[in-house]
Amino acid sequence: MKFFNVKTVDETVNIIETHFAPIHEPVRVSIREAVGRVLAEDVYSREQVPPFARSTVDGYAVQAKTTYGASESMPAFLDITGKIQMGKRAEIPLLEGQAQYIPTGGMLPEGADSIVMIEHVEEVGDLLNVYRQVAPGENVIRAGDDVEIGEHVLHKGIRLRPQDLGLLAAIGITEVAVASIPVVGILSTGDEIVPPDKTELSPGEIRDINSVMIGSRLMQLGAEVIYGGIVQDEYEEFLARARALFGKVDFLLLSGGSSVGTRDFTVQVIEALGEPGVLVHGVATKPGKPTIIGKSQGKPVMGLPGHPVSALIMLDLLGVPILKQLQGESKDDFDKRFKARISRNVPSAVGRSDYIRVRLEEREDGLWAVPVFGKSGLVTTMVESDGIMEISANKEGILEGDHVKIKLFGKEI
Ligand SMILES: Nc1nc2c(c(=O)[nH]1)N[C@H]1C(S)=C(S)[C@@H](COP(=O)(O)OP(=O)(O)OC[C@H]3O[C@@H](n4cnc5c(N)ncnc54)[C@H](O)[C@@H]3O)O[C@H]1N2
Ligand code: MOO
Repeated sequence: MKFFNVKTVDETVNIIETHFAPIHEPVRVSIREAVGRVLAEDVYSREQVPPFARSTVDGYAVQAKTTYGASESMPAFLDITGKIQMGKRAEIPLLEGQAQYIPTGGMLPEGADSIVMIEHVEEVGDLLNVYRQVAPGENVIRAGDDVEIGEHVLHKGIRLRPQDLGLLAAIGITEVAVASIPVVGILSTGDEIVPPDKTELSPGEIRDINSVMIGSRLMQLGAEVIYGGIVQDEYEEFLARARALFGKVDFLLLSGGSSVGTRDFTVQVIEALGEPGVLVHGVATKPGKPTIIGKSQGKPVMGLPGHPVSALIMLDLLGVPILKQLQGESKDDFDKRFKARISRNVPSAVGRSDYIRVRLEEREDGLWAVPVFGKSGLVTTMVESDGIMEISANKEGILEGDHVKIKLFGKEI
């Protein structure tokens, strides 16, 4: 009898982390094209940012002590000795009792330690009436406040965000090493599966939901996708098509045929692609139990269950860690899912992790997660959901009002 030797999600993720690593050398790209890519080097700054002390407001550069006690009824009087030009060196040093006009972002003159905002002064010829006192450092960004020389600004393994690239621009680094874009292949199996563009379905036929869903999710995560089409449940043909696609990709995903039925050939195909073959067949989850993780010729192969809900959830749960490993992406230091309260009791079986589709509702007393129940063959249950929540393997269920952690769909990694 065929049976699954089921692993937990954590055990499977451990296996993924020990078996997979970047396949290709990093590539260097412009910071203008690096968003969403995984940084493949540590970045240190050779410069201070900003390189000089700057004003954060339009006003007058002063020495704070010369404004102490200044008020509407008792202004301080300072001599205006200059006007700082934007983008130019502040040429004239500032002495006690003096003020110089300075624009937002202008360079502080030597001797000045703060800026009085323009709203709090009045120019009377060469004299400045100051109606509000300022403290040293007020309205000033000092040299190096943002970045110091030698600072370790970005860590290898992060996925570059717009703000990370802005920081690189600030320190004059315009090219960085990033992980090469993983190329992922998708092959759908099933005698009943036909392409989505088939207008008239014959009895028993079903349109291929999984290819486009899996491909779209992987594209969202920055992968390049090659659609391998649909293959019948016939071992020789399946193997030939899988082998041809496998040669072109870094990661092969096979949809359907992952279970233990007589026409489920995915395991055999993965074994035939090369050593070591299947690493995991069966994960202690619902849905998604018949998931397969394999490795051949150093590359990952994943067999996703045919039911669309299971396929997408397992892709997120285990396919994404594979994609991360292929790019050398670091793991989050902490769980970034957010919490909501569950709107009703949800039973679960001990010994497996349950992933419940949920719709989020904002109520007066906070965020609530409303379960969207339905068989894992119903794709609309995913369309109606905002994300999934986990009931961990050691729990018999959760009670209405319990705080649960939600992972949103459609989120980048
Ligand atoms: N005796 C057992 N039978 C099944 C078990 C089990 O443990 N013992 N597990 C069930 C679970 S759970 C799932 S999930 C499915 C997974 O089966 P397969 O991965 O072998 O997938 P198929 O049999 O090929 O298809 C299942 C289902 O999904 C539909 N499907 C397949 N591919 C697509 C696609 N690309 N687009 C849309 N729909 C697709 C297919 O028509 C079937 O209805 O096994 C259970 N059986
Ligand atoms: O677990 Mo299957 O993956 O229920 O649909």
